[in-house]
Amino acid sequence: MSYNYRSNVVNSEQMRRIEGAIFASGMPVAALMEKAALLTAQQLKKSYSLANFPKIGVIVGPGHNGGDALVIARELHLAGYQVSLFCPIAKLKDLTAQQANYVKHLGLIFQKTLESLEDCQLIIDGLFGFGLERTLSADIAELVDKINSWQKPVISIDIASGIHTDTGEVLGTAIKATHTFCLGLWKRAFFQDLALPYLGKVELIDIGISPLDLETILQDSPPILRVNPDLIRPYLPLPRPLLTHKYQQGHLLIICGSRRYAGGAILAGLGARGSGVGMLSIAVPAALKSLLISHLPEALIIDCPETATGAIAELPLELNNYHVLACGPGLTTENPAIIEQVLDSDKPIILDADALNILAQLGIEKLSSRQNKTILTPHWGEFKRLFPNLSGSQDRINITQEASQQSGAIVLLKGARTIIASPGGKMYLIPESSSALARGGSGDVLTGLIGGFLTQMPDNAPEATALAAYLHAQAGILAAKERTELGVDGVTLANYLFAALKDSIPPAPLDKGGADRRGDQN
Ligand SMILES: NC(=O)C1=CN([C@@H]2O[C@H](COP(=O)(O)OP(=O)(O)OC[C@H]3O[C@@H](n4cnc5c(N)ncnc54)[C@H](O)[C@@H]3O)[C@@H](O)[C@H]2O)[C@H](O)CC1
Ligand SMILES: [K+]
Repeated sequence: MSYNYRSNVVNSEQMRRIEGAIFASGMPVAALMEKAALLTAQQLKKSYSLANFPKIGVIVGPGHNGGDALVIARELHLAGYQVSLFCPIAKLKDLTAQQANYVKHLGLIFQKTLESLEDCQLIIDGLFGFGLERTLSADIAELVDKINSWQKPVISIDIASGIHTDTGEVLGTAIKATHTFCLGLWKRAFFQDLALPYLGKVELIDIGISPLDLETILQDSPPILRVNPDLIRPYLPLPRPLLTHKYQQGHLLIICGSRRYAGGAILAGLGARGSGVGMLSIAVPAALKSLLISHLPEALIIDCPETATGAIAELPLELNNYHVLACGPGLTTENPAIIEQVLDSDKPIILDADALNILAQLGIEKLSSRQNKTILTPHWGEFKRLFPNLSGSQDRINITQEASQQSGAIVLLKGARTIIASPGGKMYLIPESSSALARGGSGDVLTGLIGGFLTQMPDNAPEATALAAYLHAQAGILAAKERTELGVDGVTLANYLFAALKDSIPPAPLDKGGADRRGDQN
């Protein structure tokens, strides 16, 4: 995907090194703090008006996170807010102590007890940022729990205090922010499921870090990128060439379904439909043929011999005649031979659901002899079966990366924040989703969608996977907005894919593709 440095997601060590490079080149530490905090204060004033939030409490920590909080406190005071401060730690870093002196000079008061802040309408949490290095002590944890018990809006500066910046783990306890302003660059914790309940609404404060400083530090590590429309737009198979025909738009084969799980096959087909793939074939047990035709009249339905219980018994097909194979939804684990046949093909494959459960039985070493790309799309349960050695860790970014290295496959770990890792080390993180997608059938739609995009962009498999995951999440968000989180079944989700494509990845203003498409219609 095209390089957009604001999309980079960093760990605390990288952030510290980037900061170090900026300071070493002449930027004063206090100036960067001033810039970050002023920009944050501006955003705060926009979202939390003086009229509605006249009294604000600010919790000040010992490091530069506390320093940021003091600059913000100063600005809010100067803007007319009534600001109360509370600092539970006596020893402050020098710059933070200087900021504290100045706000005292302005007449702001450090309260003796946290309780003095209880009548504030809003709390700002500047206790710890990416410098948090150990579990909160009992007295600090007690303060954090007390703030949480107030059930007030809490704005965290950089990260909710108590959350580990990289793993997203809760170090004892953590502030339950309603809104977090992440400073400079996205940190890993913002994509770790564990941390999400503590971050609230998240917003990046762009403090104008130069690509120069960023590249110096990040050049040796493969990028970890937060997916956004600008990043994926160049990969969309749009506009279509004027003279294309259906086979040039790719031929996807989905191998799926059983008498027991017929719906998964339909949903995978509907997901593929959402990609606009040129040709779609679906191999199912013979008994499902007419059902599939009735739902997907555009697809070629291949009826396979079936076992006594209604699973596919064999695939009487030359698999290498297709551009991409997607396999798994609704399959059952009855017949590992099918998966062996799919693994033996020379084509890119996507394995999901029971295909993953069979692969877990066969062992991921089976993938090492593959000549072409493999994409694995496990949810947490499937992931644990595939990679039992990694399942002890809660750091989903790290273990997805590890799983990809171990298996040589692109691994997509599903979750509230879906994570995609490629064997080269490059990662894509999906920034938002909807809990409406926590529902049987959502994953089947995703498998078909990945298959459809990969068929159209086989040279960019990680990007095809990220594009599909992003669009799938956006469709869930859009559908939930209109129908509530209870109203997004798999068929509905698939029906929202086109609206999501139009809404969430609109053509860039000067996108020649957009202009061409309008021209074609006239
Ligand atoms: N990155 C940027 O562009 C900018 C970031 N800023 C802010 O600076 C903080 C990071 O500051 P730092 O001083 O390194 O760390 P913290 O403020 O997070 O706190 C470290 C401080 O706390 C002590 N400590 C660590 N863990 C504990 C604990 N469990 N209990 C008690 N004390 C603890 C540690 O010893 C340090 O003294 C970043 O998040 C941003 O908010 C800059 O302002 C400018 C731009
Ligand atoms: K904080």
